[in-house]
Amino acid sequence: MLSPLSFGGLYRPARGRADEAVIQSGIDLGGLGLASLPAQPSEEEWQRVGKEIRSAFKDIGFVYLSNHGIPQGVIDEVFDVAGETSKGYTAPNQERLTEAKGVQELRESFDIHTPDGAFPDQELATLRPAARTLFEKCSVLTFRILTAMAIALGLERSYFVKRHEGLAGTKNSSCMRLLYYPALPDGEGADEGEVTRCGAHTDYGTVTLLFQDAAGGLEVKERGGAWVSALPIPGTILVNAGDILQFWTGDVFRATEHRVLLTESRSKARQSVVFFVHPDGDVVIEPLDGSGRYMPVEAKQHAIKRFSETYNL
Ligand SMILES: O=C(O)CCC(=O)C(=O)O
Ligand SMILES: [Fe+2]
Repeated sequence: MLSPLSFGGLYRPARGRADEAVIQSGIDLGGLGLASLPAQPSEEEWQRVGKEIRSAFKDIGFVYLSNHGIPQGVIDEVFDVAGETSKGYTAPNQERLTEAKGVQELRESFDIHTPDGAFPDQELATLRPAARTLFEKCSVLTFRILTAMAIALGLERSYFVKRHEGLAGTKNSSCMRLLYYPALPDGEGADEGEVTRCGAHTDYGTVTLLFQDAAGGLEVKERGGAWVSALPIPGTILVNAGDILQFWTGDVFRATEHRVLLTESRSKARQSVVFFVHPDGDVVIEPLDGSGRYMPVEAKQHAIKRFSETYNL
């Protein structure tokens, strides 16, 4: 298992187990992590983290965050409660991320758009409070990441934050998604071409925070086209750029394709929690460099388009 201490600051494909390439580096959030609240990060910390996010998003588009300051207990609580039941989850293969025909995606999910929304409070009273705490911490961390990104891009530092102010509200598509990938009984789906956990896709929004358990199987496509493993690293969060950030930066930051394969541990279930960050619905996204590389699109319209493709079975 790789240790966060081995981070070198930049993504470097490395040879992992056998002939497998892995992402092995990331960003130590240090003073920008939530542990330092209410202290304000120094200007040097904003600049350092901004620069590191910039180099990761210009390259592989995915990076591990360590020292993020979200207590492990808060994360574990959500995993524990979400793992207790699949009630209310979207059923396997109800959504499609893969474009490949005939492939089933074995995944169940429960989406939380706001901690004040609909919850199975009667059946699982602990879910709402656990989810609310993690949702709030992810929001604060996201605002810090958005600020560092604005600084790195030479924008006014609140540029992105101002456009995500409704993050937990109903006019914003941001969402905390609890994912449960059921175990596959022996012999089932033996043909990898027929069944997968999550087909190759890019995320739709600005950035995504991803918490995964120890099962593994997540892979990320590097610029050269090779798939590399994003192994679970205890104590870290993976952050990646989505479509909207690629539009905004005129392709400078990349929304990288990723997927979750059925690994050798297919006989075990896998869980992840994903915090998808979207701009407020009425924000118009167009390349900030004036390149005109993409037509202006309202955040809400882009989300509607991608969601309709996902559910169009
Ligand atoms: O479960 C994971 O690790 C990744 C899921 C994912 O990429 C997604 O839901 O967009
Ligand atoms: Fe994704």
